[in-house]
Amino acid sequence: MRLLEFTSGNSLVLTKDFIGDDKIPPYAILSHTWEDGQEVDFTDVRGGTGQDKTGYNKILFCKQQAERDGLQYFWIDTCCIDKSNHVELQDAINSMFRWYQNAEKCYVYLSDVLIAKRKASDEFSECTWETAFRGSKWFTRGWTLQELLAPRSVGFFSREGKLLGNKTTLERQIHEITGINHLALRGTPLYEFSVETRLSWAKGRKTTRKEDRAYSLLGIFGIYMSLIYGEGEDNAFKRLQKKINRSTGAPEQQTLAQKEREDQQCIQHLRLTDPRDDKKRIEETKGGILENSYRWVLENSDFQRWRDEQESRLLWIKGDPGKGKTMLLCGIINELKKSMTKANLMSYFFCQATDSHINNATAVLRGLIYLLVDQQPSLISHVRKKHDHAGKSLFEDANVWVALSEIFINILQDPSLNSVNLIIDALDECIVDLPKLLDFVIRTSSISSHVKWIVSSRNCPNIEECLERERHKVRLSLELNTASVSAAVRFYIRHRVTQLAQEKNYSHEIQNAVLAYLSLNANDTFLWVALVCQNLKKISRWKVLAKLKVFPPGLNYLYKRMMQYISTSDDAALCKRILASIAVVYRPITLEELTALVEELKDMANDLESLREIIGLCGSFLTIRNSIIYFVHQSAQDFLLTEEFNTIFPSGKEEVHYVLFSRSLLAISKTLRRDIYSLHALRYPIEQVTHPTPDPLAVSRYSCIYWIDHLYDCNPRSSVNHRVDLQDGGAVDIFLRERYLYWLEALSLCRSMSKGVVSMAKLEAVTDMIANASLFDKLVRDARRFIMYHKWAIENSPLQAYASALVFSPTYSFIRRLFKKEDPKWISNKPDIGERWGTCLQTLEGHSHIVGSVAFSHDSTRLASASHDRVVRVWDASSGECIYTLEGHSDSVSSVAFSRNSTRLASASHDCTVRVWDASRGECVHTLEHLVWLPPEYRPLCSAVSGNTIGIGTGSGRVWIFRVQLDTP
Ligand SMILES: Nc1ncnc2c1ncn2[C@@H]1O[C@H](COP(=O)(O)OP(=O)(O)OP(=O)(O)O)[C@@H](O)[C@H]1O
Repeated sequence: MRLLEFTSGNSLVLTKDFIGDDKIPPYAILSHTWEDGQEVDFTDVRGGTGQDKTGYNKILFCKQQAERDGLQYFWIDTCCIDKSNHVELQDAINSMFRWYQNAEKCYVYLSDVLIAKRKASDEFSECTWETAFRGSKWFTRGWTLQELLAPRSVGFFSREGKLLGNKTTLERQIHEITGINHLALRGTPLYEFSVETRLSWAKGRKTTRKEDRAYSLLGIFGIYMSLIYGEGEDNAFKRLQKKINRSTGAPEQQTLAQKEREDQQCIQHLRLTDPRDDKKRIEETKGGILENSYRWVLENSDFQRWRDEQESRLLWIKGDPGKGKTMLLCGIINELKKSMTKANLMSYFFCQATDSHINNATAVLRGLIYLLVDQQPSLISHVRKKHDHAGKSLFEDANVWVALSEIFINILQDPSLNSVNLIIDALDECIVDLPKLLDFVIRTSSISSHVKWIVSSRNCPNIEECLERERHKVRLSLELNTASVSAAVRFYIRHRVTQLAQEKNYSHEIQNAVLAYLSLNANDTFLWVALVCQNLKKISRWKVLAKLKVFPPGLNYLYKRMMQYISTSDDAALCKRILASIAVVYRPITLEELTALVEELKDMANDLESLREIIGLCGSFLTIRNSIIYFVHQSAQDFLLTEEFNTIFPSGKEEVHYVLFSRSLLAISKTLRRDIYSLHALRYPIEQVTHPTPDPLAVSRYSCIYWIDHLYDCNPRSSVNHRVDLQDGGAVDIFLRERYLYWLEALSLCRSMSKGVVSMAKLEAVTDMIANASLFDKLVRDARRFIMYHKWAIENSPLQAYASALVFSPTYSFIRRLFKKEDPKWISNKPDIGERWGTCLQTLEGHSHIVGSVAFSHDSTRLASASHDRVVRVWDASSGECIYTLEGHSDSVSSVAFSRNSTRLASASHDCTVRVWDASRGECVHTLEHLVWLPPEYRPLCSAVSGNTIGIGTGSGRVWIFRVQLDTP
């Protein structure tokens, strides 16, 4: 290592090369960014040249600053290394981290940060350096990372050489700019940070030579490596990763690329939707966001309280339908983004009731975690901890909520996290597990002051009741901010009317009339304005003035008007049938699925364009997205189901269900056949099945899953007409006899076998209600036994419906006999199963060891099983689906029992603990650990629960009685 000094004659010279055990005198070191062609180099110093280069000023600065600090020597990378000597360069690069570490002082010279007043008159310009500091190129370069982290003392200087602050006084800003952990900036040894974290600090930094991106990290990982310029960035990183693995003991083959691939796979599995795309779609489909219609919120005192006060952690924005909550949240996200630094994170989610992908609590958590991980990749480690064991099923199995909430909490407690803003729109549209989600929001908003939530919803009493529990909440009601909302709506009206006027070439008179009418009648409701403008678009210019008055004020009046319009149109009957169908289906359906359900549309599966046109005729009640039909707004569906009930259900809702049932049955009777996806192999595993194109199930997928639900809801007991299908020779009888196995195969292909088991229970229930003791009854009962008994096999390999399911059914089984033609002919010796179904209804598969105890909940809806595999499983007793896997015991679980009101479940284990679980959430709420160590004969063998008392039988012959708070009030 050579140092620089100025001689008494003021010439710049290099010291001797300090090698081996040579004692190096105290020195200062410079950190800076290079300027092309203007740096003083090794040969300049040796030859006494370079004074005319701008880089010379940095040398002078360094000298003067070193003198001020009482240091004679200093080191600068541009001129202390002989770069023409490869051996020296290699040695220098591998030693540089240490040289920065050993320096008495490190001066960071920021050539792009000025502190001087631009004009003498400009008294505020002194304060402006911070913006330039935050934007300095120095923070974007590769080598400067180690120059920031290695030295103990780092001072930051402006171009004029003025001190701006040091690593301690500027810690907050540096952390925000670079995302580097505070502890790392304070000198915590770098090996204490994970490899991923350290790599994340280097992400996005640039170096002139590509390989240097890897070489500049050698010191940060404490690694020595030969330099091969020309090998390329990828190879340099591969070698670096190998070295890192060796130094951390990670397996050799675990290359960086492999880790990245695994991370990517985990992210792909986690991704259900990208909330950024949802936001974009919402803004686009709503015609773009208008800043002037949401910016009022930034001046709102409730919003400011949430933003500025540390203890205000939850902002709840509430308002009636169509008041602009969703767009307001889009606007808030945009604004928060503008003021965010690299160290802040923000994640958001838009719930939508009509889309099953994004209308449930687990989807919300998945979306929020996805965006957090995307912003800070090192957080993926929290997801991978679980994903590495479970794979994709982590996000699909019955325990997904438990797993996700645990991952989320770990993320929020990650020490590298600075402030996090979490935003959920439309809580009222989270249809599945809303209470769990609300509970989670409340719990996590008290985790730490750097976690802040914004949620929005309509004025719903159930949400109000839950959020009431949160003490640190701020409530922003749109109805209580009339002045701001009115002004926002007025701006929106002006904008939309100008647009309309341009598109339709309105005269001034028409434009003003529309403007006046909308302004007078909007009642602060954006949605009303949007719907009227949508309708006006369809009206010819010359009719506008006459038609304007037909749009009454108030959302419901407007919907009523739209309904009247439909009722008087030529296609009234068809439109009403479509609206009625869309209003009662159990999930949003595709255009193709609709053709199966509405008779008039039956030939239109290949003419989706015409179908779109027909949907367009249904007023503005419906909208199509990605070929799926939705209500334009939840309020539109609510309106039809209440105010216009008699119009769209003239013969009652049951009649519509009946039509949907009949059409569904017809559709599946026509389409279903053996091996519909041409899988051929009987053992073809379901996880490898993909939808073929064209998909033979595209039209009938909905019908296949829900036909029995529609039959059930049409209440066949009360209608003679509806009953005929449930008799010998009736439509259902024929279907079961001719298509039952094909239906089971299709259910498996639709990943809906559990649903099928529940549906068959429903079919048996309606058949029982009618009680005509016919052969049909027996067929239904047999078919139900068949699906229950063989669910697991068919669920995992759809074509097992024709192999193991048939072969392992009793010889007198109706289904076995009816489908004899499908029997695998190549099995000559069939197992002897007996003639009739035994008493075993179903086998629940999942435990990997002895099951020592099972217990029904007192309402018989659930069954719990405890096993030596250390877990308790909770099953849905009607479908046989595993709802929860309760993990936590560290030894065999010997027994389980439900509390009296079935809200709690107790499990006793050989690990000498009793755990109490919340039976509806699958979470451990209590662990009785005071049993200390016990010899095996004393350990719990079985348990029973009564009220708040648990009785435990032990191997020693004793029975213990515990009293705990079990039942929730
Ligand atoms: N800032 C805005 N810029 C542009 N359009 C807006 C804005 N605010 C509201 N709108 C319009 O108003 C309509 C209703 O707004 P939004 O969907 O946000 O209401 P909401 O309160 O979330 O309704 P709900 O609670 O019933 O779902 C939107 O479809 C959009 O057309």
